[in-house]
Amino acid sequence: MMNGYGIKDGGEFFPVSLQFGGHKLCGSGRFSNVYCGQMIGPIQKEVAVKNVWSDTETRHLPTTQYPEVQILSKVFHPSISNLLYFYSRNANNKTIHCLVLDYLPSEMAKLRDQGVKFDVLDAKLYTFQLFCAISHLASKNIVHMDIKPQNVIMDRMKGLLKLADFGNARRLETSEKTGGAYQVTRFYRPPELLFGCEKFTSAIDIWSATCVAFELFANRVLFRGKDTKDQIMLITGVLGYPTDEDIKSMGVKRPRVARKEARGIETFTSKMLDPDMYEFMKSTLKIDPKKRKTAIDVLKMSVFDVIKVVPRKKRSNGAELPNVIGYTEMNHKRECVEVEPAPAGIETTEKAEKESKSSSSHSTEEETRK
Ligand SMILES: Nc1ncnc2c1ncn2[C@@H]1O[C@H](COP(=O)(O)OP(=O)(O)OP(=O)(O)O)[C@@H](O)[C@H]1O
Repeated sequence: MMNGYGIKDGGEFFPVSLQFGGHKLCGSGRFSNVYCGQMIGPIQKEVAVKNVWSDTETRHLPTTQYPEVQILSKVFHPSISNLLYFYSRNANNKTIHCLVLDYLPSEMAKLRDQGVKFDVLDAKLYTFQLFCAISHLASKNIVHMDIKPQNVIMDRMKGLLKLADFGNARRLETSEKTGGAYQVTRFYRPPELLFGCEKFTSAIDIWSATCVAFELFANRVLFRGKDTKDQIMLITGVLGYPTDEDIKSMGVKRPRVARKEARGIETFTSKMLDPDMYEFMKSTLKIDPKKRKTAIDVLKMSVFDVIKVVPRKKRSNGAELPNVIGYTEMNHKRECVEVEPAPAGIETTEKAEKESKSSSSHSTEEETRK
């Protein structure tokens, strides 16, 4: 048993006792280890527990104030790896923030590395869910800022996808001038950030998600730049050198790269894709972020008609397509019912830390990895 917090539908936290069964390491990032296992109380569910050790900026923050917890407490959607509970513990005098998240068994990047290919129906199904997630984030004024195959988790049997890792996510109101050029992993970084724009908008996620969608359809990275300059060259080679209007709209200096004519996305992609897919990519891969279709409009495009037909189509594994139409609804209620608060006296995260320190069975691998 350990003391932590749950999240009410309005985003407020409430104290709760948490209980877990066995777990195993199922992924790791630069500052985290992610364990998957069974939660026993207050709900029974397979979950992922992301253990994050703080950087200098967040070292003094209690877990309730940790940015990823703050952002995730404001969202809840079936296509997002939702934060269900959280707690903290101490290791080597460092606070470890522990985020209990919705779990799915596969990561898109790992599947790609294993040579898994998706058929057109599945590629559309997963792309639809990815854009549902972005649409929900946009409705909450949140930008994910790091959409890439490593942050997309899947259940291939059920045909489900969830967007994970909100460690770089930002609220739009607080996103002024924070040095955007190196945000978002290079292959998925949109032109405005490559050109030095520091203002975040939801259009950043639209670009990155389109690059991920292309990988689902074509099974290769769309723009695999060797460095920032090469990334720009690849993009301008397809979409052309930015027009004066594009430059003004992005609020950036005129890029000092070779001027190229637009070659067009069809000639760039070696394999012919579904014609509707090109239609979709042409509407989202625009240099000017203001001209990119929004997620809510993308979801209405004909490319997704096939997953909306009734009776629902069968996937290649024989299973019926999951019913994802309701995912366009943005106000999903947290399943997490309020439960009896934990025994008296959980006033602070520090107390939860102390108690969980003695009872936690989690590996302390992260302490030695850094
Ligand atoms: N909810 C989840 N369900 C299953 N696996 C997950 C989940 N969340 C994360 N993972 C796995 O753990 C890995 C690391 O998680 P995550 O990307 O959140 O960590 P990070 O430290 O923020 O990473 P980064 O180094 O990119 O900043 C993911 O790539 C994924 O394989």
